[in-house]
Amino acid sequence: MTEESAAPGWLGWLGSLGSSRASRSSRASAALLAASCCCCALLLALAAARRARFLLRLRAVPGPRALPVLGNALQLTGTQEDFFQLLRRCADRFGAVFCLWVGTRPFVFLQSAEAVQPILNSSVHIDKSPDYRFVEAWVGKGLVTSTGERWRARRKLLTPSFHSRVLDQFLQPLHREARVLADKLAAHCGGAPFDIVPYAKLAALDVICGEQHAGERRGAPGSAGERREDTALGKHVAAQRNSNNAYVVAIDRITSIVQRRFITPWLKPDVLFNLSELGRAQRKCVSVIHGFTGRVFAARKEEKRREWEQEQLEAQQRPRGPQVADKPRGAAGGRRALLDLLLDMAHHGANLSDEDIREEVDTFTFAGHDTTAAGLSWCLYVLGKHPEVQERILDEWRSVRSTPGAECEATVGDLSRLEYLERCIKEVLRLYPVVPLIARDIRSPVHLGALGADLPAGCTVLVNAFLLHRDPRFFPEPERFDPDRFLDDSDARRHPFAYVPFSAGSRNCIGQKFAMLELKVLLLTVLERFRVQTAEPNRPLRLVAELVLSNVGGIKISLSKRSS
Ligand code: HEM
Repeated sequence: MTEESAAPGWLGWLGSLGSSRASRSSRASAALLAASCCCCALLLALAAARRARFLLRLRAVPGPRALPVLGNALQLTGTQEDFFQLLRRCADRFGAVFCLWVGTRPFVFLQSAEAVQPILNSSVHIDKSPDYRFVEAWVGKGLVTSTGERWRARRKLLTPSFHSRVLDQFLQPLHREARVLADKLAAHCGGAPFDIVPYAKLAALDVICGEQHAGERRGAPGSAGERREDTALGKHVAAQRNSNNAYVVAIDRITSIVQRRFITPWLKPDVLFNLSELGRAQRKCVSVIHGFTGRVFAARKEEKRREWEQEQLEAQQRPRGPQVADKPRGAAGGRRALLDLLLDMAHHGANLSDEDIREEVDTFTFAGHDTTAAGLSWCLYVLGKHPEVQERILDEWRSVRSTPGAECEATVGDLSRLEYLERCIKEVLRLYPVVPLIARDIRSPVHLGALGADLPAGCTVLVNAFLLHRDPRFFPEPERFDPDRFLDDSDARRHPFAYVPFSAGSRNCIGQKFAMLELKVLLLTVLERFRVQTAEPNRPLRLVAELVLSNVGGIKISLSKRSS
C-alpha cells in the first residue's frame, strides 16, 4: 500500500468514523426535527380544533357578517358616535344578544335583563375585560382592576368604609364644594348656554379628594373636639378654585388619554402606546399623580403614627376592663378620610401594604369623579327640560328640611326623606346611564337562557345599559322621563336586572350610596340658586360611550336666578 493510498485509507477510516457519527447525529437531528414538527402540527391541530369549537359555539350568537381575520373591522371604522349608533342598529336587527368581531376577538353585547342576569349575578364571571389594564398605570391593581382572591379580599375589607354611618361624615365637605360649584356657576347666570361637564368634573374631584377647611373644623387641630371630615384622599386640591393645579390637570389629561386608548386600536398594544406621544404624556401624568398621592400618603402616615402612639399610651394608662376592648378601631383623632381608614386597617393587621393603600386611594379618585360628574350633568340636562320637576324637587326639600337656613345644609336624615328627588335621579340614570357599557371577560362557559346556548370561554361580554334601560317591557314609552317608574311597587314588579346604572351583583359599584348622596346635595344646591334650562332641548343628542356616557360638544344648559 502506498503512502498515498494508505493515507486516504487511514483518513477514510477516520472519515468514515466521522461520517457515520455525522450521519447518526444527522439522523438523530432529522428524527428530532420530525418529532418537533409532529408536536407543532399536533399543537396547531389542537389549537385549530379548539378555535373551530369556539367559533362553532359562537355561531349561535347572531351579528353582522364578519370577515376572516378582519372581523367587523370595516363596520367599525367610523367615529365613536357612529359606533354608538351601530350598537342601536344591531340591537334592533339581532335582538337581546349579538356579536361584533374586532379582528379575531369576539365582543358579545347584551341588552335584555334575561341575558344580563347570568353574567352580573355570577360570582364566577367577575373578571374585567382586558382593556381595563389601560388604567393600571394610574390605579394599579386596585378594586376596579383586580380580580380573583385579591379582589374578593379587598372588596370585603373596603365595604365597611361605605357604610351609611361613615358616609354621614362626608356631608360637610360635600356641602362646601356644592356651594363653591354654585358660586362658580353664578358667572353664567342670565348668560348664554354653556357646557356644564367641566364644572361638574372639578366639583366631583374636589368632593372625592376633599378635606374640611381649617376654618370649618370644630375645635383646634389635634384637640379632642376636632372632627375632620374628609373623603378619599383627605387632601383638599381646590380643583374648582384652581383648575390649573398640576394634580387636577394630570387627572383630567390621563382620563382623556385612557379614553383615547380604549377607542384607538393601534394604541392598544403596550409597545406602540409607550412609544407614542400619548404614552409619554401618560407617564408624565402618572408621575404627577403618584407624586402627589405619595406625598399626601407619607404625611398622613406620619400623623397617624403619632396618633397610634398616643392611643397606645392612653390605653396603657387606662384601667383594664371591657371598655378598653370596646374602643372602636380607627377612631383615633377623628380622621375619617378613606386614606385614614385604610391606614388604620393596615395598622390593626389587615393585609394592606403602603402600595396597596395608595392604589385604592387612586382607584376611588378614578372611579368616583368622572362618573358623578357625568351623573350631575345629565341630571341638570334632563331637569332643564322639566321646570315643573325642579319646582316639585324644591317643594319636597322645603317640606323635609330639618335645619332652617338660606342654603341647602341637608342632613343624611333629610336626604333619605327626599324620595321624589331620588326617583328623579334614578330616572335620569335610566335614560343616561353614566357607565353605558359594563365589560366582563368570560373565562368559563356560561349559559345564556336568552340565547338558548352557551357562550364559550374567551369572549368579552358587554352589558349595554343604555339599551337595557330602554326595554319597553319594563319601561313603557322608554324615552319619556317619568320618575314615578321608580315608585316602590313598580320597582318590585320589575326584573331585577332590568335596571343596572351601578351594575349589579357582587361586582356592583361600591360607592353608589355615596354617589346618590353627592348627587342629591349638588343638585339641591344648584336648584336652590338657579332655574335651569336645557339649551336646544329638542336637538338630538350625539351620544358616545367613552369611559362615561358623553355628548359630542358637551352638555349645554343655561341658568337664570331664582328669586325666592
Ligand atoms: C353616579 C355615580 C356613579 C355611577 C353611575 C357608578 C357606576 C359604577 C358601575 C356601573 C360600576 C361597575 C363597573 C364595571 O363593572 O365595569 C362601578 C364600580 C365601581 N365604582 Fe362606581 N359609580 C358611581 C360613583 C362612584 C363613586 C362616587 C365611587 C367612590 C367613591 C365609586 C367607586 C367604584 C368602585 C371602587 C368600583 C369598582 C367596584 C368593584 O369592582 O368591586 N363609584 N361604578
